[in-house]
Amino acid sequence: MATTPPTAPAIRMPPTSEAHLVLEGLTLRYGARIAVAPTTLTIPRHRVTAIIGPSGAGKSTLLRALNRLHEKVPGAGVDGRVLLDGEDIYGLGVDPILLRRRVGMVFQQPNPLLTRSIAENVSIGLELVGMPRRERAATVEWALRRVALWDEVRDRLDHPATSLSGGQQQRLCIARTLAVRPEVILMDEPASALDPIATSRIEDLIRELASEFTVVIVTHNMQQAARIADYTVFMTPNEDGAGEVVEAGPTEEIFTAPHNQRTEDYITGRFG
Ligand SMILES: Nc1ncnc2c1ncn2[C@@H]1O[C@H](COP(=O)(O)OP(=O)(O)OP(=O)(O)O)[C@@H](O)[C@H]1O
Repeated sequence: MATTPPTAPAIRMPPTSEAHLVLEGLTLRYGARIAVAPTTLTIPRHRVTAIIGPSGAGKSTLLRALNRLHEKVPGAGVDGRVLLDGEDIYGLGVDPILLRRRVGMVFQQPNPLLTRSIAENVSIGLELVGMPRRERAATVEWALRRVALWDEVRDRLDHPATSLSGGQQQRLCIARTLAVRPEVILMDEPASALDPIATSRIEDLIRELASEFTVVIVTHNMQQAARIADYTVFMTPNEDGAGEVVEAGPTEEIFTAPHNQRTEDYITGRFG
């Protein structure tokens, strides 16, 4: 039963003291067009937070702003702040390359390096930071075990990454992200290109990762959000076409007792 007017955002995220990331008036543009209206939100540490909403709601744009990938689009603009453990990632002197090691990203399509072996795909980030070869091998094994791929590939680490199935390639890409020991992992529809069995393995993995990492995932799949996310953020375009957060809070509440009429309409399939 909706208890707030359709226009009032209903935000019930944990307090700043439990947050890993804090968005303060984060506003994102492509040229003159606002893609994400001012957004203030906490992202809790070592939890899975899902961002759901219809196409064009600004979900991916918001996600990509959390490790400064948004600014790579020519003409893209950012206002407001994103605090990572209290430090503004858009502050003067913050190196986006170093930031992206702390806040890693997994994309919709598995994107292994096609000319590199399985092991090299995991160790590429470690090579770039100058880690010695022996240490790299140990980290490759750790990361592949972490994504439950080690037993499947331990005898063919030098084979091309393209010899793996789509689901295995996506777990490999997650291992590559983990290898540089990020704190936060951003995932943009990480299972949407996969079959149901591979999807289920990725979902299990995401739940496991939350014991050690903060995970923020964009998904079109509401059942997936309900299965894996501790918190859910619902975004939708406003009357000007800019995406805005309508409601955010514990996943169970969002799906069983939303406070905002627009959330209820979306999760019951009345729009979107
Ligand atoms: N590179 C870009 N240049 C210009 N406009 C863009 C760009 N990427 C996205 N947009 C626009 O920004 C708005 C939000 O897009 P975004 O991809 O963030 O939404 P989304 O909620 O993730 O959508 P979907 O679920 O379809 O992926 C859309 O109107 C989109 O057309």
